[in-house]
Amino acid sequence: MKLYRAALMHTPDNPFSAPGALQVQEDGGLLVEDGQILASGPYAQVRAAHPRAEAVDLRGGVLLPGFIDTHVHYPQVRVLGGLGMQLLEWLDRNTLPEEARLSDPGYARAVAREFLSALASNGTTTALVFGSHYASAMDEFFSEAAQTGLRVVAGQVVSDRMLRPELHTTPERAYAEGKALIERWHGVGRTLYAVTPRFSLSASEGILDACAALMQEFPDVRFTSHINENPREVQTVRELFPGARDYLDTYERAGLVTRRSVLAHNVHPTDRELGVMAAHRCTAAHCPCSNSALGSGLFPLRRHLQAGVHVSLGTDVGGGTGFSMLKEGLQAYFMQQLLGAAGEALDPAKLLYLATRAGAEALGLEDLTGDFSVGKAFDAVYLRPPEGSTLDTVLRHADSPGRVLADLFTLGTQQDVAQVWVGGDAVYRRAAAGQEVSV
Ligand SMILES: O=c1[nH]c(=O)c2nc[nH]c2[nH]1
Ligand SMILES: [Zn+2]
Repeated sequence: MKLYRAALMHTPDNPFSAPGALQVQEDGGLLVEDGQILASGPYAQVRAAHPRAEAVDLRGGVLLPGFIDTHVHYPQVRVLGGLGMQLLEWLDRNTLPEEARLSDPGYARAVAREFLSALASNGTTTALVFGSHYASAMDEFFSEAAQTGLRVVAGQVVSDRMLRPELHTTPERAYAEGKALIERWHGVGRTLYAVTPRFSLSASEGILDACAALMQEFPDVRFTSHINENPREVQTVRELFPGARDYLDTYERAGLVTRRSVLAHNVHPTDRELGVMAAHRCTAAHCPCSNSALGSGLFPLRRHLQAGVHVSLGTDVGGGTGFSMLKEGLQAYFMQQLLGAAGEALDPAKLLYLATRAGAEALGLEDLTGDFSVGKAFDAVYLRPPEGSTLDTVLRHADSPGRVLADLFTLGTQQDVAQVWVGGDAVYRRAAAGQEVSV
């Protein structure tokens, strides 16, 4: 039994509907046994009740629930930084050539290691991962993920048109490979499966029907895809599906819009689409760095909230700009500011919720992770800036917990992630000062 002593912050309630949702213990204690939180509260109180628990002293930094990234592409870690293009050109020139390289399982394994290590070192403990087009690359990914201990919800990406021939499959093969992957990996350790057509532009009705067949056969797997990201993409989808009412309808008609669905982007939704997403309790994964880098547009968060659509946050590596959910939160804040009166003011509690608990809800994992309530898994990130860094200086002068949290989102980076746990297991620990290798 371990007793973690730290400044703790979390959002077990939704700050978009419950003001005062940010819960703070400036000198808090979390009692953890077998990876689960058994007690929480002021340190002195938890200590008095459990005098024999082994102490882990994390004073000097801030302990947050592990971040939950609800949209991130495993095959794209090496092609981050492809600036200067919009979505369809970026796919053709920057991204799909790299995705084709994952046909080689050795290459795929190396990329999977780089990807998973980047998640952990940025404090992400759970991720909804857009996979590779190759089933063999997914086997590599899932077996590497099992070794890291991270929670991953991931699936093979399927498409049958308009990408590159070597990335295309058929509905029959998509179904057969998906079924085999689900049977091999779904529910194994901390791994879950997500059925993943790339987007309706590259997925015929036959592919979407094959996805629907998998969703019906395996009622616990998740679903993810892209939607309404870029005006040229939206127009092309309209032409490819002349009978569909809108982009969402291409998924809806196949029965793919449900509580288990997470649709990335949704920068250009219609009111009808928002109403249907809310009615089916499907999530929009907002990816503000990607929307900025690819010039996709300003996400209408306020319209989503008013329609009752659940929203979570994703880095969208490699359309995005890295794995940091702190940076993603800050960019979400910027974009709402830029929307002026149409924007939703994102205070620090909302940013923390979007980066943690909202993701757990999107994935149906809110009873397991996303906050520090008793009974949850101990999934946590310990942020402690290096001494003398700007964040260190600013935190020393922060005059409230809300300001501490705002400072972490404003200035925090991967360098500030000191330790990360999933289910009580340490999955990352920063090298001690002075041990960095200099070049
Ligand atoms: O941001 C995105 N990244 C992708 O890889 C992709 N594929 C289809 N649509 C996409 N959007
Ligand atoms: Zn994406």
